[in-house]
Amino acid sequence: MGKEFLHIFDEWADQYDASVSGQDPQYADVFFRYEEILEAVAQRVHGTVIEFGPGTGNLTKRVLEKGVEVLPVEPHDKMRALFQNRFPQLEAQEGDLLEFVTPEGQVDGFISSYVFHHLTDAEKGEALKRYAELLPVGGKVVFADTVFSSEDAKQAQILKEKARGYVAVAEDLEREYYTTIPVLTSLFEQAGFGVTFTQMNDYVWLMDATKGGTTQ
Ligand SMILES: C[S@@+](CC[C@H](N)C(=O)[O-])C[C@H]1O[C@@H](n2cnc3c(N)ncnc32)[C@H](O)[C@@H]1O
Repeated sequence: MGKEFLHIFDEWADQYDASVSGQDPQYADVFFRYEEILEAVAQRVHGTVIEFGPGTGNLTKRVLEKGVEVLPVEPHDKMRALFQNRFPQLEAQEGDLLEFVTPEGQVDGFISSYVFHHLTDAEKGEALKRYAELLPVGGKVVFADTVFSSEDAKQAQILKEKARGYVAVAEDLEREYYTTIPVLTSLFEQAGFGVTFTQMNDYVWLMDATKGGTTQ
């Protein structure tokens, strides 16, 4: 589920790493401070984590460098092939944010970057409850993704992108399920997490959630 936008990666997969390095002007603000964003996720997890939508594996690389075990879940065939080519020692599972096979051992966290917006808000809530069931108390969900402080802020960003002719980004914001901090806070809390949000650029916020923790 949440796979209705997968076809976008048929074309994008081969150019994806050029986009994240800022070579696509329309997405330069989205990927501004990309490496710092990945590092911020990697610094917040330990043990064994499930990573959703690793794509070409840039976050995976950072997390592996911290000595964390990564169990990748990637639904897109081409992305999974690119990932597998880069990390032949890992086995990327064909699954998604909602449907994935759980390992037998303990999972200490769930991570992703630029992925969670593929779920509707209702699906996000469902997914967070599933993660909470699988985590020990203190277990983490650390996601980096485009989030807005409010619906008004989102609409203002869409208008800004249209005004400067960045139609692809504006259409992306209107098409996919980019949500707001108040909505996400409520979904995390309903699933039993405390969560903090840290803004990383004009688009991306870091969500750092702890099972049984307190929202700040
Ligand atoms: C924008 S890319 C992000 C790749 C990588 N995480 C990064 O930070 O560069 C989104 C990735 O999520 C995957 N994806 C799309 N829908 C998904 C879903 N429902 N569940 C898990 N992954 C999904 C795509 O195939 C793609 O690899």
